[in-house]
Amino acid sequence: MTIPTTSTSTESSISKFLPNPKRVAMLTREDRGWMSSTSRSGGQPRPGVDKGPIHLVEAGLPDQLRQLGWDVTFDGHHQFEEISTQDDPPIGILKNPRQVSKVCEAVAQTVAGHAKKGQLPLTLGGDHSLAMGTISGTLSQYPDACVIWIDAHADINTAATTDTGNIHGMPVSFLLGLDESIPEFSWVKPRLTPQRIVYIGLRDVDAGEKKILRENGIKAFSMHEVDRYGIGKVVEMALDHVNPKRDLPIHLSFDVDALDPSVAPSTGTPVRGGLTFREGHYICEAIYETGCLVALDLMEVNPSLSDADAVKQTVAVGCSLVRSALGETLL
Ligand SMILES: NC(=[NH2+])NCCC[C@H](N)C(=O)O
Ligand SMILES: [Mn+2]
Ligand SMILES: [Mn+2]
Repeated sequence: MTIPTTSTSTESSISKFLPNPKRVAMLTREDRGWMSSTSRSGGQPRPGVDKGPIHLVEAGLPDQLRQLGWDVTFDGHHQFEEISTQDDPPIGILKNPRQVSKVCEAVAQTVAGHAKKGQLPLTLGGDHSLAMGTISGTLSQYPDACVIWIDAHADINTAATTDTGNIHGMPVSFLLGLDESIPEFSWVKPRLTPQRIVYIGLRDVDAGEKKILRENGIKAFSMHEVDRYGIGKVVEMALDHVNPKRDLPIHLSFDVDALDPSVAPSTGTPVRGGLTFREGHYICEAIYETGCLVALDLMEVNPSLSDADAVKQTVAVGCSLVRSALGETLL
């Protein structure tokens, strides 16, 4: 098996990171930092989201990916345990800022290390603040990568605009360098530009976030556009925006709450009116088809928020989204 060299130039082309290495490195999060057996939690307040990854793994995701032809390296669950959840008072209203920052920094290094080896890092969350780490890691290896962010939420609050202080509602602003007010997050290099991110699925965007999206000219396809144009056209328009020649590396960050709660009920901030099962899978399939995918996140599966059947359903959907993004086809 050949491992292609990693492109670090700004003119990275598809041929530089293809053929797709067919090696996937799975990272999951289950360290004390994200567990909430105490009153603490990570980027969001609802206990249990740290248990999402283990459910996805126990449902057989690693073997499912092997069956698709991937050579899966699985890092295990405990790699960030050393990060303490103690002594982390809020900064302003930001909750658990040091813990979230340290975990994300470690994730960034891990993701970068796998990308450097020509592996495709798959990160299972955990909450979506982790994308600060995963996308930082991707951009350090693929500086010209674009980000496709699938979510009910824009996750682009700054310390000044957040109402909740939950950092899972903020990762994009750190990645864009819109908030440089918190020294604890100064390790996040503003390597992302507003033209290189596109959203699909939005329907619960805070007033301050709408202003940020407008002022920075960030392209977003809300559920309104999904209804108007259909998902096929929306994905095409989204790719035309961030990756017009289909030659740039793609980081896909998928928050399971983009799906309608009837499809993926076990998540911390469900919002009705979301993507159908097929719309969610279509996005993943279409991005795989570009041949440009270099990193994938599946975030916000929270098995403790609903009954066993709902958990099973959500975990199954999470696994099948990942399979679709990594090459499973219907025929
Ligand atoms: N990754 C998520 N589920 N984010 C939800 C964010 C909700 C809200 N906008 C906030 O900032 O708190
Ligand atoms: Mn999110
Ligand atoms: Mn969300």
